[in-house]
Amino acid sequence: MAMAENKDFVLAVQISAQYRGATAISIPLPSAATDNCIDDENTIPSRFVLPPGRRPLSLPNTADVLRVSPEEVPVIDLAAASSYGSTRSIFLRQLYCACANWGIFHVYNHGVPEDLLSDLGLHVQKFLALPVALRGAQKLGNHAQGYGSGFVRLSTGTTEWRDFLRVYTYPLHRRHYEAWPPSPELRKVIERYSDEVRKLQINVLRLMSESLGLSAHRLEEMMGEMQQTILVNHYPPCPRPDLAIGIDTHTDVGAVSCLWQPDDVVGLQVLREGEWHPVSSARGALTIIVADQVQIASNGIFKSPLHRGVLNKDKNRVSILSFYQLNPEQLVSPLEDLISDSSPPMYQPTRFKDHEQAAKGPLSANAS
Ligand SMILES: O=C(O)CCC(=O)C(=O)O
Ligand SMILES: [Fe+2]
Repeated sequence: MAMAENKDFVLAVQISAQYRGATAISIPLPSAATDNCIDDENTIPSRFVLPPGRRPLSLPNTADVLRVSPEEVPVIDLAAASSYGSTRSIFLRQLYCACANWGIFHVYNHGVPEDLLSDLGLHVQKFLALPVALRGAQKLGNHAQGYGSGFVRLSTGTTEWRDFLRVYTYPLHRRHYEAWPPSPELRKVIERYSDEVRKLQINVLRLMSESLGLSAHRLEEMMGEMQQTILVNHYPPCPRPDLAIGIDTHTDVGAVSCLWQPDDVVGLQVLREGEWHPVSSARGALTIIVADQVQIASNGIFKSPLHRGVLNKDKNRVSILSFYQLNPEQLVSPLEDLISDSSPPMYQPTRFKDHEQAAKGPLSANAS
């Protein structure tokens, strides 16, 4: 079937391409953001300064600035997934609307134990309190695990103001423990958390599939064997949050992401209908983000939203993500069940590794 000539779709791709072509992987160490490289409290090194049109808090009369709206993202109670009859139908409809209109929503009754979350928060905090040299700093490549800092976005050449811990947790053979932090408590809690949050992500994917009117396993079958990555982002206070960015505008490339914001510092923003919306940390909730492969499989019905992390002048912010990724060779295409003469396919079948590569843009020369 011919590709759809859909104006909204064309626009979304253009927006994405403008922000993408982007994620590069040159990582200067030690951490530029945590290093004492600020001589004057009002200046930051030029590598962190975004070009004027891309700054998060530019003056409101700048033409290219998008307004920040106070409207909050939807909230879904997953307890209703185990109900029956019309209560369950209403629940599935709510989930469908959250995925189709926002692509991001908070979930309660998510099944991840509260004490596990507080243990995770505690051990992450201990890890981030260590001097940089003891966090296991090393030069990270595109697919490496461990602690690193300062991603450079090729589209702007700007270094992001964050450091991070990234580990692969599933399948088990992808865990390269030599790159993980040495603390046995932190390792253990990451493993326990990854098991629990993985169950949640699979559950959400099944419910999304049902909400599209498909069998519960249809989306999962399209995604193939899951690959899970846990990412801890740490955004240190920044003296010029108007000039720098914690994580630049992007969509998540995998199937479904789950975010936990352990503290009350708001930094995540999501773009919806031309406006940035803050995503606060709802106490007791986790936040689900629809990622690109679900947008493709759902033929654009569900949205993988553009989002970014803005900075704070005097507070640290931490976000902990679990990414549901795919095997690099996995081919994803719009599900046939969702294709008809009136809904032609909006995407070509794409291998996950090619999609990931296209989202990153060309690798920089000094990337490892
Ligand atoms: O820090 C956040 O809240 C979001 C981070 C994020 O979007 C990502 O790591 O992909
Ligand atoms: Fe993201």
